[in-house]
Amino acid sequence: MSARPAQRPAGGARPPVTLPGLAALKREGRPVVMVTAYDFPGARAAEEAGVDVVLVGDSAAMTVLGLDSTTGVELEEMLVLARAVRRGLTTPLLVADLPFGSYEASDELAVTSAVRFVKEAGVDAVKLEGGGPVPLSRARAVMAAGIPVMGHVGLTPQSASALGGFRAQGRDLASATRVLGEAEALAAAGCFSVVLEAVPSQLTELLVPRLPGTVVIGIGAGPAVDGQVLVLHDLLGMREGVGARFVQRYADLQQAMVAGVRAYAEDVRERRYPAPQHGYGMPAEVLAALREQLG
Ligand SMILES: Nc1nc(=O)c2c([nH]1)NC[C@@H]1CN(c3ccc(C(=O)N[C@@H](CCC(=O)O)C(=O)O)cc3)CN21
Ligand SMILES: CC(C)C(=O)C(=O)O
Repeated sequence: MSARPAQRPAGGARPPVTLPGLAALKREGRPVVMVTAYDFPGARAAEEAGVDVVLVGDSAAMTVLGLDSTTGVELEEMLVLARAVRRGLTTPLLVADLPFGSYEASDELAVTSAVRFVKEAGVDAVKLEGGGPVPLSRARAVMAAGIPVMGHVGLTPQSASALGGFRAQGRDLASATRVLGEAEALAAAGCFSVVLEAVPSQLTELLVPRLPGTVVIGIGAGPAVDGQVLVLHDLLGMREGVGARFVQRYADLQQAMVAGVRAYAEDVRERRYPAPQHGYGMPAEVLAALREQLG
């Protein structure tokens, strides 16, 4: 059950983004643009806007499922979202998060979960959190199965409880050393890319030159990265509140959605909707026959 459409893009279309293509962007010093998406319209927006990488993030737990952390989203739910996103994309590289609980217990479980994303949702790569011994082993196992892995260090939301909440990492020597070591280990293990989340910009400046062959994608990591990622609902303002300090809003869709639904509600209550053009008609003779039948 593949979710990926078989057809190639039409002539003249942008070629699909590949791992070598991303590596080339880094070498050429051209910033990689990454955004999350969780459904078909989000994917279409990312496709048409020309982004390079789309992430079906486990932030879906919060943005689309309304949970207060990322740990509650199920693998099956992530697969539903990833399939919908896949159907909307032809060009960007598609990455899916291995959700909490789908890879920690064993290398075998990590491979099984990653393979499901490839077979059932047609993703190009998976992302998993952490760079300690356990996530490193899982990343190696998934890569050994032929599935590219994107690492994720710094603020790793699946372990927010252990980190003391959604807090920036790498601000003291021990934490900075850990972030550096984990990123280097993931790069050495062969991750094509690493997400660096909520760390001091100065740490990023020290870290990125040490990862010459790995595409470092920042979120709240400052400008000295190879690319940036933001959560779609944050950048579009499709949420209540602004969010983390690294969020920049480019639209206010939540307000636009409320305004649209409110206008609809008023039209229904004032009997302005539906108007004649929204209705269906029937032939006069059918209507006459129906009236007669009813007496
Ligand atoms: N919608 C959304 N956007 C995200 O970027 C995101 C999620 N959800 N869910 C998973 C994680 C959680 N993230 C977060 C959430 C909150 C802060 C935050 O508010 N941080 C504060 C405190 C920083 C500190 O104490 O060090 C901030 O001011 O940025 C940061 C990252 C990033 N990820
Ligand atoms: C914020 C990005 C990097 C993420 O991991 C997610 O959306 O889940």
